[in-house]
Amino acid sequence: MDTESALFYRQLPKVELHAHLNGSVSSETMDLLMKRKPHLNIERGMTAILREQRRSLDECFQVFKVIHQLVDSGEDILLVAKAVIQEFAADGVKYLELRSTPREVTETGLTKQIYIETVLEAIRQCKQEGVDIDVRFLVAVDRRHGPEVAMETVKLAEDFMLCSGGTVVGLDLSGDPTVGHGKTLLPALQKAKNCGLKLALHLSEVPSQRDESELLLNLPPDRIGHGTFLHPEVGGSDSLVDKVCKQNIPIEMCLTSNVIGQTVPSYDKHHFQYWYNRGHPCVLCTDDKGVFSTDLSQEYQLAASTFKLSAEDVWNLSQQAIGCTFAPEPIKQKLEKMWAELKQQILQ
Ligand SMILES: CNc1ncnc2c1ncn2[C@@H]1O[C@H](COP(=O)(O)O)[C@@H](O)[C@H]1O
Ligand SMILES: [Zn+2]
Repeated sequence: MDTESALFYRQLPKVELHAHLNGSVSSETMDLLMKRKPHLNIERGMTAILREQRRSLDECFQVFKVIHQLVDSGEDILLVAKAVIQEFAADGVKYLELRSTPREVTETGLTKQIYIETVLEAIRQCKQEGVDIDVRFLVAVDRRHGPEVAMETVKLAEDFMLCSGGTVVGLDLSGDPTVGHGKTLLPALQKAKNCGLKLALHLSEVPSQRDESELLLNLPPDRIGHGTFLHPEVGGSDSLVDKVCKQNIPIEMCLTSNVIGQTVPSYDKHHFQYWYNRGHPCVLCTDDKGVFSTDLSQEYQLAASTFKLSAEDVWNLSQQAIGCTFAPEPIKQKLEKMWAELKQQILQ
């Protein structure tokens, strides 16, 4: 099998660690939701961006507002979460950490509690139906909502971590990076860390976050989302790079998302190269496979063709991601075994 073949990437066992639930909804599922809610007058072009198109990050965030109108009840959440899990499994993802921001919608009776319970129910149903994928959940804090909501969300996440039988493993910090400052969220993030939640934080997704990243890296987070502007060549600093390297914090990299959202000018200028060349743990991810019209196989193929990776390099990249998961040790060992068994067959 060669690195040109789409089949190779689909068959490659993969780990997905950075996927926002509502950004991952496929166009097929969107069609269903639009049919259910014709009065919203939402059309296909409003919930997804084609891969050849470019948008500002702000325009990308407008898309989430539209999607949130379509996904606003427990029933919707169950539908999209199950579909997203099944789609990742069909794409050869063996282990998935899904993340989502619990929302409250008075009109439909949705509460944050029900929101999380419903995602967990979707995960349970997929498992029961034999979908070949291990799914964990990260509760997301939207930075736009400020410190009080962040603290509330952390408490919820802690409760669910204790009663979900290991499915809730961590906390994500996301949302429009141009809004708010991470320093106001530090007490909530610190609390999350203290109670045993793993931290996956969007960091330096835009250039103006140097001070914030310095602060957040002191926690430290267990993984970094994007980290686009950490290194000095793009306005970051040696101190930021040192912190990331010394603590060996894996970086979740989302090529298509960054190029469509124009925080990275082109694929060949993606910061994957910088960190990969240093031997730093880099994990390829989709971010929002629905919004950015991609899947994880395509992201691997893109990275391989852009950075001239061999089939062996691609294999190692996907295997290395196992060590970056928030899964308990026995699950990591199970995944390592699965990779070892599949290697012969796929990497001929
Ligand atoms: C493009 N880069 C990005 N940067 C930061 N946050 C992002 C994001 N993409 C998605 N989200 C976050 O995920 C939410 C949608 O999924 P959920 O409703 O939580 O499942 C968005 O509202 C935003 O908070
Ligand atoms: Zn993200």
